[in-house]
Amino acid sequence: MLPLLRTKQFFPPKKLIQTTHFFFSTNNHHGPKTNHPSPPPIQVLLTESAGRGVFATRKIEPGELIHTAKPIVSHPSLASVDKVCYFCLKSVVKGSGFECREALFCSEECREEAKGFYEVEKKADWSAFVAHCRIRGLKYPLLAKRLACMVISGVTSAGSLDILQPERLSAEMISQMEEEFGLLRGALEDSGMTDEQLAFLNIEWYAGVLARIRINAFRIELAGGSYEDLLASAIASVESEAAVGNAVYMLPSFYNHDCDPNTHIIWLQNVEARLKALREIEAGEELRICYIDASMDRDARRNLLLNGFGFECRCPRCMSND
Ligand SMILES: C[S@@+](CC[C@H](N)C(=O)[O-])C[C@H]1O[C@@H](n2cnc3c(N)ncnc32)[C@H](O)[C@@H]1O
Repeated sequence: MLPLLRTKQFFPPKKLIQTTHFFFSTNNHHGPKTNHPSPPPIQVLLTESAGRGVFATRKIEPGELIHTAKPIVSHPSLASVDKVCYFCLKSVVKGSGFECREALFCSEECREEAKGFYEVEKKADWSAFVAHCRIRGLKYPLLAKRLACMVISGVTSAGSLDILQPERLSAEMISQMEEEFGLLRGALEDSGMTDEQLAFLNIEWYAGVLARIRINAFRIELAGGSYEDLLASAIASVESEAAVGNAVYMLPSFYNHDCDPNTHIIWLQNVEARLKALREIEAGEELRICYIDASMDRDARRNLLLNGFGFECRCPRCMSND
């Protein structure tokens, strides 16, 4: 969804309260020429009214690629699972990828990268868990399932999402998760995993992971890099199947929402996210992306943000009644 571009805004530089360092890749070329890429021109600080946020450490030019980010965890949507790479979500023309018995990979490299979680995942029978998700239209449990397999294989820790903001879950929401949690744990137990391997996998872990995924997951729509990709994504958007999957990232999760954003997040051919400046951004200004379709009117935007994302938007555009 394209954000609605409006007049340029200036934000007063904020007092630096807390700085957090993260690992991510960057393609910006403003630093001295060394073998190491220069860090992106941003830092994570506390905002006045929206928790943590991302701030510019120097002036950023319109159109500048601020940084790229690889996901902590990602998963194709159930509708795309036989069309995109099981690891990087790149479109795969059938027969051209490295097709295994169950999963499709676009390259040997992706198959290698997926080895950790996939070795665990393919030992289990996921039919009941997947059917449960398919019938209820659930997409986030698939991310939790992949994360659980990653933890078991040792490629990530059980607390890898802990730093992200969680949604406040009601007792009713947690009890609704119990069935899918039981199917997830049951599939892994039946595949021969030991109690020791599954020690982290309890309902508290599952609910904590889901609470973070629900606030921080991005729906991945590929913009494509070729004419064929553009055509495929145009057809998919007409058929409302534009999303190829979902993913959770570390740094992009700290970007707050604005109905008149100065930054946008895009995906070209795969799950690697690209954060780009939509206009000139001053040093000290907060970088914000738009979580929704900014062309909607104020009431519609605010309702969607409250009911779909759980917060009352306090962006300058909403505050000015626009
Ligand atoms: C993806 S997180 C963004 C990072 C978050 N501020 C943090 O501290 O981790 C989304 C959450 O940030 C807050 N937020 C983001 N944009 C906001 C806005 N425009 N107005 C008020 N709160 C906002 C809400 O609490 C929302 O649930």
